[in-house]
Amino acid sequence: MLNIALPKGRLGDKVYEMFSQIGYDCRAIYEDNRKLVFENAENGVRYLLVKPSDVAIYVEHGAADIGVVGKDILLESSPDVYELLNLGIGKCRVAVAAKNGYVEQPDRVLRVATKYMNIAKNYYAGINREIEIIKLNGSIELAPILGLSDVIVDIVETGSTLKENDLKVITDIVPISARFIANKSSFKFKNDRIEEMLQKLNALLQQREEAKKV
Ligand SMILES: Nc1ncnc2c1ncn2[C@@H]1O[C@H](COP(=O)(O)OP(=O)(O)OP(=O)(O)O)[C@@H](O)[C@H]1O
Ligand SMILES: O=P(O)(O)OC[C@H]1O[C@H](OP(=O)(O)OP(=O)(O)O)[C@H](O)[C@@H]1O
Repeated sequence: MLNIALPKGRLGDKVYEMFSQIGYDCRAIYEDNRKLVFENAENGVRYLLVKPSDVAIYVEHGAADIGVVGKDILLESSPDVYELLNLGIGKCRVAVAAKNGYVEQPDRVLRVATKYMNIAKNYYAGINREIEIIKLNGSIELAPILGLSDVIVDIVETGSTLKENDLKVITDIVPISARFIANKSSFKFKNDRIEEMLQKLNALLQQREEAKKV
């Protein structure tokens, strides 16, 4: 069996569709919404449904052979896995944002609220800016509204969360999309199976590119 860690939630829906299109049917996942393990005996795969931020942990430790995870998580936690393919879904960016009208005071330590501590630290180290990090786990946009922080470092997709909370992007840090990853020893010992999936995913991406041109 090839164990595949798939993210639950918004990214999951896009991934299940892609996998189904390459012949790895995942529709059963929608039939029982409390089950976390789904077997597709025909394809010899077992899907493990995990929190998006945990996918790389399962893959790094070999509990899953392969998985799909946002680049944001890879940048944040630098897991020891192979990043095999950019799937071009779950597109967004990590950006710095602040309240509309915010003016930075360069002589003060900048208070940054984020769940991406390492991405934020690396970004500000790169521009030599001293910061204090306030680690949050969600609803990051609240922090500058309440004066808990000066800025936030968070995911922006459409920008509507920022807009609805009277915030704006100050700087884009890095573009994000979902990546197909593999455990290093699984890649060696289950190489044929993983390469087969990789080829099919690559072919699907090519088809999608061609379809865009028409
Ligand atoms: N608004 C968004 N638009 C597009 N992609 C997003 C957006 N927010 C997050 N993502 C991408 O999808 C992945 C999963 O995000 P999602 O919001 O479903 O989970 P999460 O709430 O961040 O994770 P967790 O449940 O572990 O806290 C992220 O790692 C990121 O790569
Ligand atoms: O630019 P937008 O299209 O508005 O998307 C951005 C929002 O999406 C994510 O939040 P999510 O829904 O995952 O909630 P949480 O991180 O606050 O839990 C992210 O943290 C932003 O808040």
